[in-house]
Amino acid sequence: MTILLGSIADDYTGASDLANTLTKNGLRTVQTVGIPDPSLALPDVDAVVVSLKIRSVAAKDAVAAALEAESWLRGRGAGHVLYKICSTFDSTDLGNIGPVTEALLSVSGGHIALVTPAFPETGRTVYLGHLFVNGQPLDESPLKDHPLNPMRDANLARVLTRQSRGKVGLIDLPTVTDGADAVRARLDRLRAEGAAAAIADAVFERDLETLGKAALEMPVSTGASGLGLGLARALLRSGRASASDGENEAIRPVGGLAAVVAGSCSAATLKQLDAAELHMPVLRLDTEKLLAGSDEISAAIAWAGERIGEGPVAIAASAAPEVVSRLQARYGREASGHAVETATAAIAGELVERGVRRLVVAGGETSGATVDRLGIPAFLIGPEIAPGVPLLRTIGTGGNDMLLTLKSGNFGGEDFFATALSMMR
Ligand SMILES: Nc1ncnc2c1ncn2[C@@H]1O[C@H](COP(=O)(O)OP(=O)(O)O)[C@@H](O)[C@H]1O
Ligand SMILES: O=C(O)[C@@H](O)C(=O)COP(=O)(O)O
Repeated sequence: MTILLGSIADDYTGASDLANTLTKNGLRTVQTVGIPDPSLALPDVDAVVVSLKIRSVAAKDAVAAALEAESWLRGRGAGHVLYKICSTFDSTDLGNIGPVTEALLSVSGGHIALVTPAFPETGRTVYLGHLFVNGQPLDESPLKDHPLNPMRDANLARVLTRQSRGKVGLIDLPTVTDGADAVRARLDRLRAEGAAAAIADAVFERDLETLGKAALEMPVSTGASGLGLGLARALLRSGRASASDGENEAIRPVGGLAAVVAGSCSAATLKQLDAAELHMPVLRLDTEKLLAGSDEISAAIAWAGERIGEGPVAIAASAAPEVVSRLQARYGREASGHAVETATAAIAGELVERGVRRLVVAGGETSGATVDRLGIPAFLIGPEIAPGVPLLRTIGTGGNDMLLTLKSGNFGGEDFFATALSMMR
């Protein structure tokens, strides 16, 4: 298999979001979970998105894992590697967007990386280096209260500088509007001035097409699905890939029971859970008890066992910012996040043992913990359920295929869970 575009995603929902965008834009794409075992038969594809769970780990671990994935992707022909980050730039001052981007540059002979989280289809735009989420500056959006990486600064050049060794420049909207040659010239100038990364403005898809064209000529770039769109369209226009309609093996029914497991505390997920209560049983976990070591997991499985024969059920750790803060004050931010992820993944694992074959998971870290627990090696990309969220079918699960949906916390409309479950048969 020779691939044209490689991507390393810093979480699993982000990987499926990017794989969805690449598929929609004509590239045959597969999503792997980590570096696949050589025995795993992957389909013939144009793009591979390697899902890693490195958004919230120590920077040195994130760098080591990303470099291993980079080497695997280059070994299969990838001429360009996109480091897929969150469209809301989820990270802390300790990393990992800066350290991973710089490490990928240093092994690939690149000198400067174009960086943009813009993804207009989901309301993420960048202007003068500032990120807006559905029209609100990042630091005024619900992301200011993210449990693991509260985003309190909308100025991305500043955010990235705090986590980088090199300087960070700006490719402003007027330059992007002038086209790919102007972007290249700006990148050259910034590089000559000693910058290792440049935040690129983008408000419309046409801006991302320009950025994709410029980025494709460099070995590495960093961005969200919007940049993936630009790279995919640039590959097709260059004639290096030919459009595939992505006809889909992924949607074949699998039957079995269906469930939702949620660990995202994002505003969109909280609304979706409220809406789900109108049409399916929803269990809200008591996370204080969960962390205090009481038998909340067995109780949740027993609760599900009494209902799931009648139709899908949902189990959620998700809670409002004040509840999350209380738990964090007691156990620490990372420890409580990790403990809740482990518990939600254990619940998902038990549900699958009891016959669930169609599973919706809400939350990036939550999805990572769950997919790892289930030992799924890779996914085929099915139809889009909502912008940024495709239906996924497992590969390499020994004929015991499952349908999954890994929903980024902030994606999807209020009726997302009902819509997803109706598409998963
Ligand atoms: N009630 C809670 N209290 C504290 N942390 C929680 C709670 N519920 C979920 N979490 C944690 O919050 C984090 C949410 O992150 P994630 O799953 O990536 O969601 P998102 O996609 O919204 O970013 C996870 O680490 C999860 O375990
Ligand atoms: O780019 C995005 O917004 C998503 O693909 C993504 O990475 C979201 O991460 P989570 O909200 O942690 O799921």
